[in-house]
Amino acid sequence: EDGNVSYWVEYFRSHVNAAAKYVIPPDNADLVEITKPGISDYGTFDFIVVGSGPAGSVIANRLTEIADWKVLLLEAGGSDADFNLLLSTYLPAAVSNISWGYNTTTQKNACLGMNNQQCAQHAGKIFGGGSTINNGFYYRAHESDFERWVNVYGNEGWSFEEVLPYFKKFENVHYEPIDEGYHGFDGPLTIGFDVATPILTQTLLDAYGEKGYSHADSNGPAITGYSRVPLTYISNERVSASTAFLKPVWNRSNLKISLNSFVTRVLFSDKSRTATGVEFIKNGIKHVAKARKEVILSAGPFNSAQILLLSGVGPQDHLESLDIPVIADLPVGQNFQDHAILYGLSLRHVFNNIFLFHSFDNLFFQYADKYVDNSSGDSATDIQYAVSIFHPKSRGSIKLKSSNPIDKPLIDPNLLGEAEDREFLATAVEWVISLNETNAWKSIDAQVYMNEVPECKGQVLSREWILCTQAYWTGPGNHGTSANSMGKNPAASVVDPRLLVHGFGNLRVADSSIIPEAPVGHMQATAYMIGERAADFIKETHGRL
Ligand SMILES: Cc1cc2nc3c(=O)[nH]c(=O)nc-3n(C[C@H](O)[C@H](O)[C@H](O)COP(=O)(O)OP(=O)(O)OC[C@H]3O[C@@H](n4cnc5c(N)ncnc54)[C@H](O)[C@@H]3O)c2cc1C
Repeated sequence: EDGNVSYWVEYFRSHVNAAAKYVIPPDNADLVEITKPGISDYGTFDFIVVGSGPAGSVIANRLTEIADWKVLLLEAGGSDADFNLLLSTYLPAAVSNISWGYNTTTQKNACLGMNNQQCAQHAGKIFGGGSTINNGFYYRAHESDFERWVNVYGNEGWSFEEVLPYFKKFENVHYEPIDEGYHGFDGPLTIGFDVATPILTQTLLDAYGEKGYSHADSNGPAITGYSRVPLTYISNERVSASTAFLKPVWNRSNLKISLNSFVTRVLFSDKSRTATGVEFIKNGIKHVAKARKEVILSAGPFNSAQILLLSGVGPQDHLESLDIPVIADLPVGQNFQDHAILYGLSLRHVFNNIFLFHSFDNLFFQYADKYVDNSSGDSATDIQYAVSIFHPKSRGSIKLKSSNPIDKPLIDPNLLGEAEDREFLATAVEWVISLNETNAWKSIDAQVYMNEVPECKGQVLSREWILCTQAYWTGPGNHGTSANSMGKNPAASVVDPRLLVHGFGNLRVADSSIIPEAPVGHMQATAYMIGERAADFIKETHGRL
């Protein structure tokens, strides 16, 4: 109804305005400020789960199915709100206090168009983690990715046949997929297509058809082709880890959820490799919570590594350089990856408004105006192409700046670090530009342009020019993986195939950071599956599966 739309329009606008004024804090001072001295005892639990993102939420839900297990879920962020129910709000959400406000370190081969060659590296700091602020795209890693987890990294138990039942367990697919056997239909996480059909959809499909591609199920066996985007969403509302997995079990007496609780380290029994609990700061007070059985870190792509490093688990030389006593020498942070995404391609049309969507048009374009390059001099509006490398060869790192949790971690995705990635991206750019030759594009007078930068000379759209220009327009995909990669070999990985930190009997990492190498797809689907898998490992370990 009209009244309703104007409410949401105003609501959205107020967040956009707030984002424009928001100053990203340089550190975690607000989280670590102590106003009351001393250490408070928060009690003893069977399990402590750190982080309420897709992985942590599933784990807390599944473990509390066992009535005599007491579980504490600690989340540094606060509660979610109406605004988070809107999809496509990630830009204003990311530039606000519900995101961690991280940047990359200075990049050499990407982010060149950004101040100090540093890009924003977003991550949700809120109930539900990344799933509360992300775009809601639902794409699983491909079965060939899981075969590599087993065959290249020695992770027995993670073949596609073994993980598929775990995806299906939580999925509730609300559309007719091409192959039903690949999907679940009665889990808590609803997945559907947007009810509105943007006016360009048919033209896009025609263009891809002319290039030889056909309709594919992006979560099915054969994913090469085109498809509309499956979204974690129902009745125009976002479905997140917190709405699907935590709010429905909120009243379980054996589940304690503590928000605004920033975990600063894992505690170990003297000199042994047994985790006894965690230390965290909440409302200006330092607390200790104890775990009888296990501590599970699900603090996401960057922060599970940060917590391990602060706790003395990580590369010996790095920890010693910061005077952190070493509990275990493991390659924490060393294999970090992210999908590189190029944002510099725009689809333009000579007639005004042709690319506008049916609803919320003014709203979105008022916001987009600040970011969209209309320098072509006409009144055209642009649609942006995002071109991503799903299997980058480049690996970066996550390190600490100091031993003090006030400091944000140093995140280096090393985007396009390897020549092979740079060449691969340039080839993808050439492919997108070749769409200009399709009849579909020509029929609506649309053209893909690559936004120019003064630093790159030479003939526009030559291979050399693309290689130069793409470095200015490429940034992280917000799909961080592998900082605590899973593998058999402790010299090259952090957790074993059952997600136990190598050498530790009761400390696990279970989130997107254990993925051994960046896979196809977007990352939330695989993070939910990791949560399901971890919960069963834990139940099995303690004889309750
Ligand atoms: C802006 C953005 C857009 C994205 N778009 C998509 C998309 O469309 N589709 C998709 O599949 N993926 C997308 N992603 C990625 C996806 O959301 C993440 O890969 C996914 O959320 C990772 O899940 P996780 O459980 O590993 O960690 P997270 O979701 O990051 O959850 C970790 C949680 O731990 C909490 N935490 C961290 N440190 C501490 C601490 N010290 N103490 C207590 N709590 C802590 C965090 O606040 C957070 O709530 C996007 C990500 C972002 C940031």
